[in-house]
Amino acid sequence: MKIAILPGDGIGPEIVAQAVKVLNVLGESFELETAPVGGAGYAAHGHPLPEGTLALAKAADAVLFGAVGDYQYDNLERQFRPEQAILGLRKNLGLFANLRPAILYPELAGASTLKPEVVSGLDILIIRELTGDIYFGQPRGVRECPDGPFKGQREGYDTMRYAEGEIRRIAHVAFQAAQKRDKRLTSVDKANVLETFQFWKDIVTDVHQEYPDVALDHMYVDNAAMQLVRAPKKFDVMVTGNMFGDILSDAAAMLTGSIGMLPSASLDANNKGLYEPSHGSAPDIAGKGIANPLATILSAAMMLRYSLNRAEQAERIETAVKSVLAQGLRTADIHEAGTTLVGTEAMGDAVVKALA
Ligand SMILES: NC(=O)c1ccc[n+]([C@@H]2O[C@H](COP(=O)([O-])OP(=O)(O)OC[C@H]3O[C@@H](n4cnc5c(N)ncnc54)[C@H](O)[C@@H]3O)[C@@H](O)[C@H]2O)c1
Ligand SMILES: CC(C)[C@H](C(=O)O)[C@@H](O)C(=O)O
Ligand SMILES: [Mg+2]
Repeated sequence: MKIAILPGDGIGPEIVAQAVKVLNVLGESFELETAPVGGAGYAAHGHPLPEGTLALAKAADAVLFGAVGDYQYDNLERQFRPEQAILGLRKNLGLFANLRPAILYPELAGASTLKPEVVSGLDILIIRELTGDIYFGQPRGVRECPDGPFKGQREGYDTMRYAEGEIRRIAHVAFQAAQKRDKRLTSVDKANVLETFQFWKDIVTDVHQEYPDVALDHMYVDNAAMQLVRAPKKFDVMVTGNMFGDILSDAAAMLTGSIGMLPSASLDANNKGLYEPSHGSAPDIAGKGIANPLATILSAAMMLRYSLNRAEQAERIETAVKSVLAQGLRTADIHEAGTTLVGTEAMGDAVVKALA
């Protein structure tokens, strides 16, 4: 089985190296092939998603992705910016279903900025639609404002849109995920203001008829953001659009102690997928050897479970991660008094050791 390894920028190469170490000691005969992406793709081939990288990702059985983005590329024309690489991969590979599980490991209850009693035992799943919404809607751009008090000035605009089929397929993913868990689904929308999300709500409600065993409720996104920090354990599965899901999953990350703990799977209709931590390239800490590699290692575990049919290996990795946390090892982002501060490599090595 072939795995495309796309480390990307910033802390991407540092954290992906740890996940690769873990994959290499599982005793499987995976073929790993690495290619540049993001700013690294632009530097090597003049494009954030070089043709060869896209071809590799398409040919592979799964993709392990680090992160893309660097301040030095922020002024490039948009099509050349590193972030276009991950958006292009999602679109080209049809990865419409993004699963972001927010689980609080008991040892990290004190690392969360929320009170331990609010987050202990947390286990929620955010399902984010990943190839539609205002992220991809056309038209978009900067033009002359056609009317109103600012007529004649320049205005920026984007288009929020969701086709019925796009909503139906992500709703099915969400109801089926809920069936395997506590059978509760919260659909997050902004139906009180946006046509797109009234339509979203109507379609999710319609799909619900096929899943009578799942309890569905609807929540406005602003309230959902508030409830996530007020009483996050009340949620089981949340499903929402691309932009709301981006924001809510970063908020949920802090419930787990750090954004360095939140893995993700981005899946197509046949469970082919790309696996990446939910965080970015963290240019502020890149090259310092202090980034938390656990979200990436846990993303590799999700890859084994969802795309490579190796659930037992996924569990081995998850157990190894629990074991290093139980040993008291912590990177800086989750460090507390009484625990042992380690760097990125030492954390990766500890997971490898715990697998033995
Ligand atoms: N999927 C992706 O590739 C992806 C996701 C988000 C952001 N980005 C890009 O990353 C760049 C930086 O964005 P940002 O600063 O808004 O978000 P970020 O997630 O990179 O960083 C936010 C904060 O979290 C910290 N952090 C992130 N990951 C960490 C880890 N593993 N261990 C310890 N601390 C960690 C960072 O140091 C920073 O303080 C931008 O170019 C952005 O577009 C890429
Ligand atoms: C880098 C960016 C395009 C990306 C997104 O907005 O989807 C990131 O924030 C994420 O959450 O994966
Ligand atoms: Mg994000």
